Amino acid sequence: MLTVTGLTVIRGRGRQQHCVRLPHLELAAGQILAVTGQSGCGKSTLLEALGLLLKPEQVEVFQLGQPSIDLAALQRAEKESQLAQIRAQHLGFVLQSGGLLPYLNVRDNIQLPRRILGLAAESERIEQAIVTLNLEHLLNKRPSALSIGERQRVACLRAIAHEPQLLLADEPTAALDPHSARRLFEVFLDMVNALQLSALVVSHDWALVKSFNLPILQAHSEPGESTFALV
Ligand SMILES: Nc1ncnc2c1ncn2[C@@H]1O[C@H](COP(=O)(O)OP(=O)(O)OP(=O)(O)O)[C@@H](O)[C@H]1O
Repeated sequence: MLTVTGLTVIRGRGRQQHCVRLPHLELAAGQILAVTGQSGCGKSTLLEALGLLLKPEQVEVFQLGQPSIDLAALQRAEKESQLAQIRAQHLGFVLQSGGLLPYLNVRDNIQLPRRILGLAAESERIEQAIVTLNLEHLLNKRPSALSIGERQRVACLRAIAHEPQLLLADEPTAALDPHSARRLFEVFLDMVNALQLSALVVSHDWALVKSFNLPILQAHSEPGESTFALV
């Protein structure tokens, strides 16, 4: 469960400044939203702000979970170590860069967030997702030995391995063929449903988003400013 009201994030300065606004968003547990908008409108910026990687200029309500954690209050009080702990425990990220650790093999990369949190490394759900995403034959390989699409599938699985409350995925299917992209969305939907997490997934793939009938958070852009709203 995620509730955000009156969020403003500012990127850059002067004439380069870009202001990203999210007037209101309520995302229930078990709900997945697609985030769309033209290049440069602030989709990654929005995800970074919701992922506690960027401090917003302003936010009235910013709550996560049930019972809810008041993230806005923690940000106002600059409780950085608590925010870092929440990020590690409750948030899962798929960044555009992938971000796998090069010196760990695929299995260790997937299990790392669980180990950091002291959870059992093995999980039946994750083993099932490894099969669905056709990653079994890659488990002992290092990321450098994988294709970009394979790395992306591993990064997606790692993002949900520790069963976060909120999944933030930035174009997770960009490097995938249509079949793999579908499988990945299916895994996300299964996980979102099984774990009752909330998810925001940036995607340019309209056909894919529509075929899963996902609600859409779209940016309306003007020069120097974008506002995100459900359509
Ligand atoms: N680190 C930064 N410092 C200053 N400005 C930035 C920074 N990162 C992004 N911006 C600017 O903020 C605006 C939003 O960028 P952002 O990357 O969030 O857009 P996006 O919608 O994710 O774009 P794309 O679809 O091309 O990935 C752009 O004008 C961009 O130039």
